[in-house]
Amino acid sequence: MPDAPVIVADVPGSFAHGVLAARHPALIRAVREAFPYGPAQLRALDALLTAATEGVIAPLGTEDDERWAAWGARDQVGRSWFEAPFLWSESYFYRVLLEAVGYFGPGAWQGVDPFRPFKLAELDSPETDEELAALDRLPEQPLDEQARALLHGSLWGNRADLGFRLSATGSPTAAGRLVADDGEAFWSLLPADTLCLVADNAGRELIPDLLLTDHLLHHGRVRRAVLQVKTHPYYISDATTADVVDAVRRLVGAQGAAAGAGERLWTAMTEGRLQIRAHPFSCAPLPYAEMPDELRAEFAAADLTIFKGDLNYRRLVGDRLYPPTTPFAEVTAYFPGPVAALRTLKSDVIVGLDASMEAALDAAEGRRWRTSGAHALIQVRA
Ligand SMILES: O=P(O)(O)OC[C@H]1O[C@](O)(CO)[C@@H](O)[C@@H]1O
Repeated sequence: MPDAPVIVADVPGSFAHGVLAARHPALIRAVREAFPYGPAQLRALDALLTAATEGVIAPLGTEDDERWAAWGARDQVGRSWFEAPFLWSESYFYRVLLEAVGYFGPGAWQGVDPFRPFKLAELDSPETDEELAALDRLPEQPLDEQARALLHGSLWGNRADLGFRLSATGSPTAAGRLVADDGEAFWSLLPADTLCLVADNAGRELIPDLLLTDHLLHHGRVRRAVLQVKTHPYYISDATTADVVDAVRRLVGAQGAAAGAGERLWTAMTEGRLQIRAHPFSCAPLPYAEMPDELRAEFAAADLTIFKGDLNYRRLVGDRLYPPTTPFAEVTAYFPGPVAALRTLKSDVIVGLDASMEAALDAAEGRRWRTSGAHALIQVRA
């Protein structure tokens, strides 16, 4: 279904419209309050607030315009943010926000992540303490159950719900919230040599992603792992290399089993069995079907690639209004190797549902099930 309509944010009342009209202004205000920025940054943030809600897409006025031109900016400049493809305008919003706060410099604010206070608050939260403490109970379970719990911890970590999964392995309630579950197909792809995990959020999502990776490495289910992160702060909490370091240090500094996992991850990084990669395309406003050849080759070299989270799902399958029963294998046929998506549903895109599941969700919730984050999926194309 490659001709399914691309999602655009021009319909008031739609999810996409709400993101641009309400969430982005709220985010600008939160960033404004999180730092004692100087007048130049504050003016630029105010200008973005007006432009992103009432104005049109404009060039950055920096060297990066060239990169964005290659990513389609010529078609979008001069258009209302609401008329560009949702994925494009949402992604560009984050790039302009980074420009406004001086992230790319030159100057004193260069490299200062405007989302760092939010990320650190999550990493230091009592919820994270509880989730890490729950790890001490994991060895009481058979190894297969441990692996399943960690997979579901990583999945629900996309909604910051690791504690629930770790303390209630295989709970029928939680399993009932999976709208598609290719878990068996996932495990059938292991053991394998190389796992690639395309990370999503830092903090309470990255921690369970790292715990799953540690488990797979430690128990020989994979020989090496590559963690793909963002080159710069993006979509508020998306993980960068600095966030991986914070998360591993958080684990190392914890008690009990969490500290053991942290130390193994640290060693795996120093030995090259766990590598961090940050490709510029990680922050592109485009679907992965349009990835450059060298990134395609990296994915082709993996035996299994896991895409975490909602934004990565949108980019993996394409940010389009597909009929929900469109096969996952069909829209990921371009991908150069076995691929899995672990995602809680937080935007309109969905593929791979049974017709009966779609009907039941529509009957119970209208369209809300697509965006509420209450449902999740595991989808695999071997
Ligand atoms: O962190 P995740 O799971 O990628 O979710 C991010 C999602 O949030 C939104 O940015 C909306 O705020 C979606 O457009 C996006 O897909």
